[in-house]
Amino acid sequence: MSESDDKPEAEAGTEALIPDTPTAEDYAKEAKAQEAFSVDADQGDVFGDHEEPLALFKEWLALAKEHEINDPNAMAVSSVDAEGKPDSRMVLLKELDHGFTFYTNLASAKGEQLQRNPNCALLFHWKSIRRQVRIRGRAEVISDELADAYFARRDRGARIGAWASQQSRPMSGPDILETRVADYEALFEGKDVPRPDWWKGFRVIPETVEFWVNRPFRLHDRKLFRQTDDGWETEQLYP
Ligand SMILES: Cc1cc2nc3c(=O)[nH]c(=O)nc-3n(C[C@H](O)[C@H](O)[C@H](O)COP(=O)(O)O)c2cc1C
Ligand SMILES: Cc1ncc(COP(=O)(O)O)c(CN)c1O
Repeated sequence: MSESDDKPEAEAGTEALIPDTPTAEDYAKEAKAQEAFSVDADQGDVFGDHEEPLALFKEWLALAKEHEINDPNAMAVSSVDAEGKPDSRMVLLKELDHGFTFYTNLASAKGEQLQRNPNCALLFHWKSIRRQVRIRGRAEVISDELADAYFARRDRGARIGAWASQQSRPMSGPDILETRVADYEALFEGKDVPRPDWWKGFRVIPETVEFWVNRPFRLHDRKLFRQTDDGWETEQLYP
């Protein structure tokens, strides 16, 4: 019996959808097809000697921007609800200073969860360069000034959309969103569209940042930065 015969019978139809674990031949083939990013040796020194994680993050984001087909700044944000149950969704990173800022509706599920419990995690996964960055930390609501400045840069359509969408709440009918968009277009006709009070940003202040790069046979490289009273300490982790 060959090893692959040991596989439990797949749920009907899923076998064609979910790729099998790679063999040595698969890695060799991939190394050819995807030269730069298939193995760590090809990627060179991916961690550098940064003393804090944000500089390294910027390098990786710049590389992702060159290679991703869209939204290199997309990240999952995980929060917990009032019962302590985790919840995740994608958002777009919009500012990078001493934290990671994204914009959203404060009355959305994530908005309420993060205001109740700021402990959260962010996750970037860039398929094109086979890298992952995990961030754990605490979210703070950004200032009105910062939120105003970003809101003003958004297209008028997106600013109207922010007023029209009661993000995460049930919609009572199929045309209700279009109707609300039309109502707000009429309301703001000929005027600037101000930022709604509840449309703001969260800045996630990192406590740990882990950088991960793919290697063959799942022998990946991981480097963890941990914030301490005296700055950042680092360690390598088993894959
Ligand atoms: C790639 C991507 C980027 C997104 N960016 C944002 C964002 O920056 N802000 C936001 O409020 N929702 C964004 N969304 C929508 C959220 O994933 C989510 O559907 C919405 O915010 C409601 O989430 P909640 O009910 O957990 O609050 C994005 C979705 C995707 C797939
Ligand atoms: C609902 C929502 N709000 C905000 C954003 C942030 O991006 P932008 O400001 O570019 O619209 C997104 C991006 N997908 C979004 O879907």
